[in-house]
Amino acid sequence: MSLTYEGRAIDFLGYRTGHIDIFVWAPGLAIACTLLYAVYVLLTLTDKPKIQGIYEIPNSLPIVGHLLQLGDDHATVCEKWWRQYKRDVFQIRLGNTRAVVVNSFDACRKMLIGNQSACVDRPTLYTFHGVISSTQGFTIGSSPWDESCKNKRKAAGQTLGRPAMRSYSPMFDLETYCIVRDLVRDSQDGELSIRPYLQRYALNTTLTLCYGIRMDEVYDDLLREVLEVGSAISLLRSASENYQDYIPLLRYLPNNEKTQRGKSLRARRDKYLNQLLDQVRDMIAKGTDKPCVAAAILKDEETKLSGVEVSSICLSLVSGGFETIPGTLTSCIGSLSTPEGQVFQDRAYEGIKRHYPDISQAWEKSLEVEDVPYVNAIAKEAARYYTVSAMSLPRKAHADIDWNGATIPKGTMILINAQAANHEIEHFGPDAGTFNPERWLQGHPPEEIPSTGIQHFSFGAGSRACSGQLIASRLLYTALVRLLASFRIVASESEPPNTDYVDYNQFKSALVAIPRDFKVRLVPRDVEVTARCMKEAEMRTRDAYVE
Ligand code: HEM
Repeated sequence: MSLTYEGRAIDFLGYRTGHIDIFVWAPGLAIACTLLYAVYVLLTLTDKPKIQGIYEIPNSLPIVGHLLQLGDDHATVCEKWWRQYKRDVFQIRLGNTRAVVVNSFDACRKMLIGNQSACVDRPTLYTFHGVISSTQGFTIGSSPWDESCKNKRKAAGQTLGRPAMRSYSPMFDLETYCIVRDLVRDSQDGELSIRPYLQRYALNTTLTLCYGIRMDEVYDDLLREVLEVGSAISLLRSASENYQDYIPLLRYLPNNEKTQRGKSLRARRDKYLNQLLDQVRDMIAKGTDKPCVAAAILKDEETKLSGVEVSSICLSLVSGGFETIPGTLTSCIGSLSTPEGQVFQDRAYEGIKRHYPDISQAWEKSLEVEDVPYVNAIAKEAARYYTVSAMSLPRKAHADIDWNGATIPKGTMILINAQAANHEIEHFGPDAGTFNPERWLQGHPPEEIPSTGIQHFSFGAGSRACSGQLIASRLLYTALVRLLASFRIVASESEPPNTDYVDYNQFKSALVAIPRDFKVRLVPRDVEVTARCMKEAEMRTRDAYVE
């Protein structure tokens, strides 16, 4: 090998090796440089060019961009970058995708509320949209903003809206009664893990709404299959678990494990969703169907929804609640079971008794109104503190967005760091990183501080905010009233809860947090009163059972 000097070739020891014409090597060198540059450009190419005027996090690599630096826990890393580079909004590269990350409370509010219609869209991902959703359609939360999405949101809005909620009392009654019933039975044997009971609660609620079907056993096979497949699919939506969405080359690898896994999960999901829908068709034919989304839509000939859209709405409701509700409630109970949390429990119990001296009234009224301030404060704090969907659901710019003079072009991915906004000291004060329901209360006896504007970002905000927010609040409230009125919940000494708002989550890469396992001891508040409340609920809900 040789270099050249004054038109002569020289080897590495500096000896001249003969004349080389400049016209021979110069074009070769130019081609090599151009090729190298082209390869570099190709490997750093993004769907949208770098946005002028918005800070880009340094040290991104060819092909992967910032994916490796982001690791599993995108919310925490982005929060750190916000503080380190002193920019609450910045741009990053997820492989070939450019994304704008919004971190502070004010910036999240400005993006989601101030630019409602400009960020109404959602991005599509190769594995989730191309492979997994090819049969049942996109869930509402993953649908791009089009006519079909609007129709689905409208149909879901009717099911999840305030007027419809009034007819759900028997369902809330039954499901929360079943939690207490089974906890009373199972806690006789000592400490227990509360999450499975809350998973059944959330899943039965949405299955009842969608199909008029519920499962009575906490470890029912179908129930566990729905939960297992749902969680596995949610993992495949995460950027850190699924690089092929952002690095297209990976899709063409032989034995593509992610695509195969996506297909197998899709088949398992199709099986149970079709089974549920067939059950509804069967019940309609026999005239035994219960009021539910699927039956209403299947029977309504005026509907503009296609078969895939019906499945997609049901899927949206089932997947909207099955991890978020148990995640929030389980971790909330973890915090309440600690020595500091027990003080909150006692105050909540006093608050319930102050409003309802007869506890069975508290049980019954919890189905209609959320009027015990202390319980509302616990539910709100649980949603804020344990931001179960730490990076919310990704958005996409539907139009150009003017961001302090910079233009975020239409089509750019927008990521909302709800975890960072929800724990911002500048907004929530120095105890932002502490679980403290009393931040939402004032006076003696405590009343809720009247809420103005966005309280936290756990349900998102604006045009694509959580459609299930009302029902989620009722689910959290009713369960909390009945649990706190029945038991004093005490953390296990050998398997205590992890109450760190980041580390409580055992799968940081998942779209929705899965709390680490822990156990609690349940000390009955008043055995006779609870037995009476359960008896009354059992009488009320006897007819609501659907086997
Ligand atoms: C504690 C419980 C829940 C939490 C923390 C939660 C959180 C969220 C978040 C962060 C979003 C994205 C919002 C945005 O982009 O601004 C969302 C969307 C959504 N959620 Fe929830 N959710 C919960 C319960 C539920 C329930 C029970 C249902 C249905 C029964 C539901 C149905 C939906 C739907 C359909 C969307 C998609 C909205 C759209 O894209 O237009 N959620 N949720």
